[in-house]
Amino acid sequence: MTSRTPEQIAQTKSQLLALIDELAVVRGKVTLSSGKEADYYLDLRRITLDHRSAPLVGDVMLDLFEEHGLLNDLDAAGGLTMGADPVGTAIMHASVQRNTPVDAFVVRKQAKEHGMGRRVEGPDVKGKRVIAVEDTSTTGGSVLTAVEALREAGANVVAVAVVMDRETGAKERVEAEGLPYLIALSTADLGLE
Ligand SMILES: O=P(O)(O)OC[C@H]1O[C@H](OP(=O)(O)OP(=O)(O)O)[C@H](O)[C@@H]1O
Ligand SMILES: O=C(O)c1cc(=O)[nH]c(=O)[nH]1
Repeated sequence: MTSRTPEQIAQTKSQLLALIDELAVVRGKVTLSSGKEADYYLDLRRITLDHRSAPLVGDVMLDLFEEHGLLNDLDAAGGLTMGADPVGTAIMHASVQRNTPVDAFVVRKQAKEHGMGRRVEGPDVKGKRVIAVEDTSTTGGSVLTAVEALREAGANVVAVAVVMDRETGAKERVEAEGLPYLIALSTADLGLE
């Protein structure tokens, strides 16, 4: 268990939100991963790969897991490459700082065709309690691809967790698969629709 106070938790969240607003919101017509069009883009790689915000991402996600009672017996977190990759490693590094170690993994879009031929890279997830994470979700299609690959690899997926949800159907799709959908921040927190 950690001893983060509600004030610390709220402060980390608001610092991360301010950095997302400043660095990651790109306004204008854009085509999304799903092929849909949108009026803005969240380039969260500008957050998860920035030395100021990456540690905040780890803390905010661990606070979220703890709030939902999922941190104590969690083995690993990660998701579909590549947006989820630095989220998984931020969680791993922050977990070591808190003395609640969590491994990371990367789900490849396709299994590697040489070497070990693995789809899920990192310490073996078979029989492990894992959370599938995302930087952002729109339809939830990417994170559900990760969930499917994790289940095929024998992992026990206990939840999906997203740094910033766009409120465009991912929650409903993930919950329809029987998984809790946890969000740290939402585009509504930025006044985006
Ligand atoms: O909920 P969805 O509709 O699946 O959209 C969200 C996905 O889109 C982005 O990744 P992208 O597909 O652009 O690929 P990348 O991570 O390889 O850059 C983002 O990192 C999520 O993975
Ligand atoms: O749906 C997507 O592809 C998407 C939306 C968004 O805001 N940010 C992102 O990285 N991907």
